[in-house]
Amino acid sequence: MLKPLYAQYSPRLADLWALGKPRVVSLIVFCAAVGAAMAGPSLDILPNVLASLLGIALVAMGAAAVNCLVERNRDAAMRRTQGRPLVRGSVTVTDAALYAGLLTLSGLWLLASFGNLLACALTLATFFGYAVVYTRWLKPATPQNIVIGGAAGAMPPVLGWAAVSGTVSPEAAVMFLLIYTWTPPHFWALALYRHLDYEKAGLPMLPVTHGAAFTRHTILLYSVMLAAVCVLPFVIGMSGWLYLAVAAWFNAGFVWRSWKLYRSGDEAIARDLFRYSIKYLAWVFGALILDRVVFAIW
Ligand code: HEM
Ligand SMILES: CC(C)=CCC/C(C)=C/CC/C(C)=C/COP(=O)(O)OP(=O)(O)O
Repeated sequence: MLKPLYAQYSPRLADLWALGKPRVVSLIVFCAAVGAAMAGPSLDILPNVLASLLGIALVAMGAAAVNCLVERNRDAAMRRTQGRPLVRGSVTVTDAALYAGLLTLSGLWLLASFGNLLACALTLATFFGYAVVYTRWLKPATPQNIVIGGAAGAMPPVLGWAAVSGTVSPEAAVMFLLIYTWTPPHFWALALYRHLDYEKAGLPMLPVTHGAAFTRHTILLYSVMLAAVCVLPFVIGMSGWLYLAVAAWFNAGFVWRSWKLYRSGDEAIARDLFRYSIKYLAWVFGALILDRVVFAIW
C-alpha cells in the first residue's frame, strides 16, 4: 500500500531552521538591537522594541530561505553549500516557498503592528534588496555584487533605529556605513579560500575574475577604509572614549591580518581573517552599547 505523500516526506524542524541561516541572522539581529538601543528607547516601549526585533529576525530568515530556494542549483555545485536542505531534498521547493512566505509575512506584520510603517517598509525593501536584487541579479552578474548588494546587509541597525524612533538619522547612517565597509573584506576573505567552489558554480566573485593578488590588495584597502569609518561614531559625538578604544583595538587586528594576507596569500590567513571579521563586527557593535551604558552609569 502506498503511504500518503506527507507520511513519506516530512520536513524536519532542524532543516527548516537551517534554511533561515540562523547563525548569520543572529549577528544581523544583534546589530539591529544595537541600532534600536542607540536610538534611546524608554522602558515602556520595550515590548514593542522586542516585537520589532523579532519581526526583523523573521524577515531576515525569510530572505535567507528565498536565497536558498533561488540558489539551490548553484548550491549543489559548491562543497560549502552541498549539505543545504534543498540540495539534499530534505525540504521540497513548495515547502521552502511556503515557509519563506510565512516567516516574511509574519515578520512584516509584527513590524507594522508593534513598530511603525517606516521600519516595516525599510525591512521589506531590505528583503527585496537581498533576496531578489542581490541573489537573483547581482550575484551572477558582476564581481561588484557584494559591494552593491552589501547595502541590504548593512540595513539592520537602521531598521532597529527606525523601529524605535520612526525616523532615520546621521547616527543610523554611520552604523550603516560601518557594516557596508566591513562586508566586502568579510566576504572576499572567504571567497579567497573558496574560489574553486565559486568557479565551479560559475559565479563571478573577485578572486575568480581578478585573481587572488588583486583581491588581497582590495581587502587591504577596504580594511584601511573601515578603520577610518570606525572613528565616525566618536567624531559625531555618538560614542565616547570607551568605544574608540575597543574599535581601535579591533581595527588594528583587522588591518594587521589584511596586511599579512596581502603579503603572504596563505589560505590559512584568509580563513583567519574571515573568522576574525565576524568577531570584529560583534565587538565593534557591542562597544557602541557598552560605551553608552558605562557613560550613563558614570
Ligand atoms: C551581502 C552581504 C554578505 C555576504 C555576501 C556574506 C557572505 C557570507 C558567506 C558566504 C558566509 C559563509 C556562510 C557559510 O559558511 O554557510 C558568511 C558567514 C557569515 N556571515 Fe556573512 N555575508 C554578508 C553579510 C553579512 C552580514 C550583514 C552579517 C551580520 C551582520 C554577516 C554575518 C555572518 C556570520 C555571523 C557568518 C558565520 C556563519 C556561520 O558560522 O555559519 N554577514 N557570510
Ligand atoms: C532584515 C533583512 C531582511 C535582512 C536581509 C539581509 C540578509 C539576510 C543578509 C544576509 C547576508 C548573507 C547571508 C549573505 C550570504 O551571502 P550569500 O547569500 O551569497 O551566501 P551563500 O553562498 O552562503 O548563499
